[in-house]
Amino acid sequence: MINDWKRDGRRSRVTEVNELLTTAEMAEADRLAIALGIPGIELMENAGRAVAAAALPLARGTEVLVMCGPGNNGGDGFVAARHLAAAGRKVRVMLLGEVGRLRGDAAVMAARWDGDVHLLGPDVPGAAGVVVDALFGAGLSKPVDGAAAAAIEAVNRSGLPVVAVDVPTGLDGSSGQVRGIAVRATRTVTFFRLKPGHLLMPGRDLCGEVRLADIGIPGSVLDDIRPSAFANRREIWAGRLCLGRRDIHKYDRGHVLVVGGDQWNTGAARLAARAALRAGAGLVTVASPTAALPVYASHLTSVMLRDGEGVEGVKAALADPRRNAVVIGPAAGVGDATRDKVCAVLAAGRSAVLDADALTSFEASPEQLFGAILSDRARPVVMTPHEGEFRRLFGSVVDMDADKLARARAAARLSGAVVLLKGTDTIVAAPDGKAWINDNAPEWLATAGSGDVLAGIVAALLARGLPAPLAAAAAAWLHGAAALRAGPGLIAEDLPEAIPSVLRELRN
Ligand SMILES: NC(=O)C1=CN([C@@H]2O[C@H](COP(=O)(O)OP(=O)(O)OC[C@H]3O[C@@H](n4cnc5c(N)ncnc54)[C@H](OP(=O)(O)O)[C@@H]3O)[C@@H](O)[C@H]2O)[C@@H](O)CC1
Ligand SMILES: Nc1ncnc2c1ncn2[C@@H]1O[C@H](COP(=O)(O)OP(=O)(O)O)[C@@H](O)[C@H]1O
Ligand SMILES: [K+]
Repeated sequence: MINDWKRDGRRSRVTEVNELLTTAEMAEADRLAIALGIPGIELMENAGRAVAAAALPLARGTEVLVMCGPGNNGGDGFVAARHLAAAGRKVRVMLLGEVGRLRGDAAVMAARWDGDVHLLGPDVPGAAGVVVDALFGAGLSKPVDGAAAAAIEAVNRSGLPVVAVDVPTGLDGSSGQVRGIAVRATRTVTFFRLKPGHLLMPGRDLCGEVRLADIGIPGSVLDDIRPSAFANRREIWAGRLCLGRRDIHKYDRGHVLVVGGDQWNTGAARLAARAALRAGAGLVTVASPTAALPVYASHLTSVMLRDGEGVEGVKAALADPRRNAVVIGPAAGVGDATRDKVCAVLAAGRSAVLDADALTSFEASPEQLFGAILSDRARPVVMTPHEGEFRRLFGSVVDMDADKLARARAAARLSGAVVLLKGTDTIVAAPDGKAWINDNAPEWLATAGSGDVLAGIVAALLARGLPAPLAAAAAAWLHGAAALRAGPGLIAEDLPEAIPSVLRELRN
C-alpha cells in the first residue's frame, strides 16, 4: 500500500506516521520486524513492488532503466525490475559491480530477475525513458564517487524522470545532506516511515514527490525504537488549540505582552501583537518606550498599549501576573538595554519568546542567557532565530558544520529553551532531544516582518497554555499555512489576516 503524503502538511491519511526514522533506526525497525517473524525477503518484495507501482505511470511505452547498487537498495531495484517487466515494460538493469558479489536478500532477488544484467556505465542508454535509482539507500557509507558518481551525473543531465528507491542516491537520509553528488528525483518511494532527509533541505528538493509505502513492518516496533524526530503535522498539536469549553473569559485565552521598539521601529512589535491576537490570545498589550507611545497609539486598535520605558517600565508591565506570555526582540535594538529587559522577563517567570535582537544582544555572553533560562526549567522559553541569529548566539558553542537538525537539538540542550530554527525546513527542537521538522512553508514567506508574525503566534499559543514545544510547532505550521492561504505576493501584514481561515479549517 502506498500512502500519498501531502507535501504541504494539509492531509496525512495515517495519523501515526509522523515519526521520522534515522537510517540506524530504520535498520533497527527492519531487524525487529524480522525478529517478529516477518521474513526480510518479504519486506524487500513489498518495497520493490511499491517502487514499480510508482514508476509504472511514468514509463509509458519507453524503456525503464533500473540502476542497482551492491546492497539491499539494489535488491529493491531487482524486485522493481521484475514487476515492471511483468507489467509489460521493457526493462534494462544496470548493476554497480558483479552479480556474483551480491549477498543475502539482494542476491536472492537478483536470481529471480531473469533478464540481462549490464555493468553500470557512465552513460544513460538512449532508449531509456525513465530511471529507477536503486544504487544506494540507507547504507550510504561514504561520499559517492567513481562509476556511481558518473552515472548520477548522466542521469541528472538526461532530464529523464527518476524514481528513487528509499532516498535519492547520495542523499543522507538522516541529515538531508548530499554526500558527494546526489540524484535529483521526480518521485521517491520510502518505506514504513519517512526519514529526516526527506524533509530537511536540500534533501527535500532532491526527493521530488515522496511516497510512503507500507511494506509490512508492524508499527509496534516503534515502542522499542522510540523515535525522537517527527514531521510537524497537525495531528500532533491540533487537539490542544481548542480550550474545550464555552464559558470562557478573555483572560482564559491568555494575555500576551509584546515589548516594543522605539518610535522609529514600531512595525515589528505591531506585527507580532496583531498575530498574537489573531492566533487566539485573549488580550495583547504592547509596552513601548514613552517617546514611541504616540506612534503605536495611532496604529493600534484592539491591541492595548502601555508605557514600557527602560527596564523599569518593562518590569512594571510584568507586574500584572495575568500577562502570562511575553515577546521580546523584534526591533528591540541590540545592546545592554535589551539584554537587561530579557533578563527581567525571564526573572518574572513568564512564558517567553526570544526573537531577533533579544538573541543577538547575547552574542558576546550566551552563557548569561542560558544561565537565566536554566535557572527556572519550568518556565517555557522559545527562541526563534533565523540562521544568522543562530550563528551569532550559538556559533561559539554549537558545531556549526553539523546538519540543521543536529544544530537545533544541540542549541536546545545547551540553552534549556525550545529552539525554533527558521527557514524552508524550520526545526523545532526541545531540550530533551525531541524535534519536529516543518515543511509547509512556501518560499514567499521570505519577506520582511514574517518572522515577527511568527514570534507573535508562538506567544499566543504559550499564553493559551500549550507546552512550549507544541506551541512552537503549531505556530510554525500555522505560519506556513497562513502563507499558503495568502499566496504569492504576500507581505507580512497579510499573515495575521490569513490565520482565521486556517483556524476555521482546523476546527472543522
Ligand atoms: N530497513 C528496511 O526495513 C528495509 C530496507 N530495504 C532497502 O535496503 C536499503 C538499505 O540496504 P543496505 O543496508 O544494504 O544499504 P544500501 O543502501 O543498499 O548500500 C549498501 C551498499 O552500498 C555500498 N556503498 C554505500 N555507500 C557507497 C558509496 N558512497 N560508494 C560505493 N559504495 C557504497 C556499501 O558498501 P560498504 O559500505 O559496505 O563498503 C554496500 O555494499 C534501504 O535503503 C532500502 O532500499 C528494503 O529492502 C525493505 C526493508
Ligand atoms: N525560502 C523560504 N521558504 C519558506 N519559508 C521561509 C523561507 N525563507 C524564510 N522563511 C520563513 O520566513 C520567516 C522569516 O523570518 P525572519 O528571517 O526572522 O524575517 P524578519 O526578521 O524579516 O521577520 C521565517 O519564519 C522563515 O522560516
Ligand atoms: K536510491
